[in-house]
Amino acid sequence: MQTVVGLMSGTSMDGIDAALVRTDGESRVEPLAFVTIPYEDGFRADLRSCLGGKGPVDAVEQALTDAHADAVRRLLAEAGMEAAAVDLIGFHGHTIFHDPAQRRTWQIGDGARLARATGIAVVDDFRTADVAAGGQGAPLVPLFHRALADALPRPLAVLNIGGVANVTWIGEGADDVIACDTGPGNALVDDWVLSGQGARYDSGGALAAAGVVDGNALAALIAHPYFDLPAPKSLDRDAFDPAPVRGLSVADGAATLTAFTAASVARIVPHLPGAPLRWLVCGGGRHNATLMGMLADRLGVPVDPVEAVGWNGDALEAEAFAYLAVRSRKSLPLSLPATTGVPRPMTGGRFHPV
Ligand SMILES: Nc1ncnc2c1ncn2[C@@H]1O[C@H](COP(=O)(O)OP(=O)(O)OP(=O)(O)O)[C@@H](O)[C@H]1O
Ligand SMILES: CC(=O)N[C@H]1[C@@H]2OC[C@@H](O2)[C@@H](O)[C@@H]1O[C@H](C)C(=O)O
Repeated sequence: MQTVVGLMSGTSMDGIDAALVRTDGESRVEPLAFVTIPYEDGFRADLRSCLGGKGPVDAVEQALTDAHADAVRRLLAEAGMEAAAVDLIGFHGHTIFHDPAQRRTWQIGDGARLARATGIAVVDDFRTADVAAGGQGAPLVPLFHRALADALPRPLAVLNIGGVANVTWIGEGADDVIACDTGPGNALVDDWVLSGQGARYDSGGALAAAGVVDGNALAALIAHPYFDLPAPKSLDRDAFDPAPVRGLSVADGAATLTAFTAASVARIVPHLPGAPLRWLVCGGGRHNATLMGMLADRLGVPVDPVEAVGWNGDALEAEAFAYLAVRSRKSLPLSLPATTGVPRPMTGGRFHPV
């Protein structure tokens, strides 16, 4: 067992999730501590300006790395642990571009700088090897979900609703794992309420609950060809054009975009080998009661936050990158043909010693 920090800067750009776990990178995972460090509004705007990867990123990358070093210090203070007691950091960085068809995925974040700043060895660049080999490079959490779900009834779906939404389907057999990005998570709704109300997100889904879903707009959104593709498949944050909701009231637009997320999750079910008995939901979207209600209506089986089985739905992604960092050091696969479409089980990550 190793003591490992996992760091995730998600597509929502809300901040850094930092988790401390003890894990063997295989079947054992013991969460020890977790903190979220929100980005300041100015930095969030800097990060947004990097999306697409077309402009200069060096200054933002350095600031992002230094913010992660600070997050590690705060996590260790919270846990009452010295850096010397930590074996490794798994550093996801921030995705500014992702297009597996071009075999390009780009997470900014400087692992060598983070190792120097913290005195802890770092694994970063988790997605490049998978994409270079022809995989989607995402999602990478499925093997971690499988390790956690070992004793739960199957088929089981674990759904992460962040900026983008992704699902892990876990079947009966040990290697029965299928994964993909299902479609939008919260990003479209976040952008909509930001421009309509200046709010960062639709808290609790209250705005969507006050609106009416526009059936024509929803039909136009869900007609996107992405939803006809089987898994594995992955998305960039801004893959969907919200043009169909333009002109709707803020509440109706929020209701329609929220229904779009729920409908896109339901569209994955026919592509799965068996309908899940239950959906466990992690990521910030589980706090949106309107979205959770729409999911339960469309999926027709229990839809629960992952806390129902004792997991921390805010921490899972960060914990996953701690787990994957250990797998990288052991040269174990981070992805499988059925999770990213990579031709063979694939390890990955780049090591930066202290
Ligand atoms: N109380 C809440 N009510 C409604 N939505 C919420 C609430 N809290 C968080 N969210 C949503 O969750 C989002 C953040 O989710 P999360 O932190 O899981 O995303 P992420 O990790 O950045 O994204 P990804 O998983 O795509 O990388 C917010 O942007 C917001 O839309
Ligand atoms: C390219 C990229 O960074 N993708 C993220 C994003 O956020 C959610 C979804 O899209 C998922 O595919 C992935 O993150 C999670 C942690 C993953 O790789 O499993």
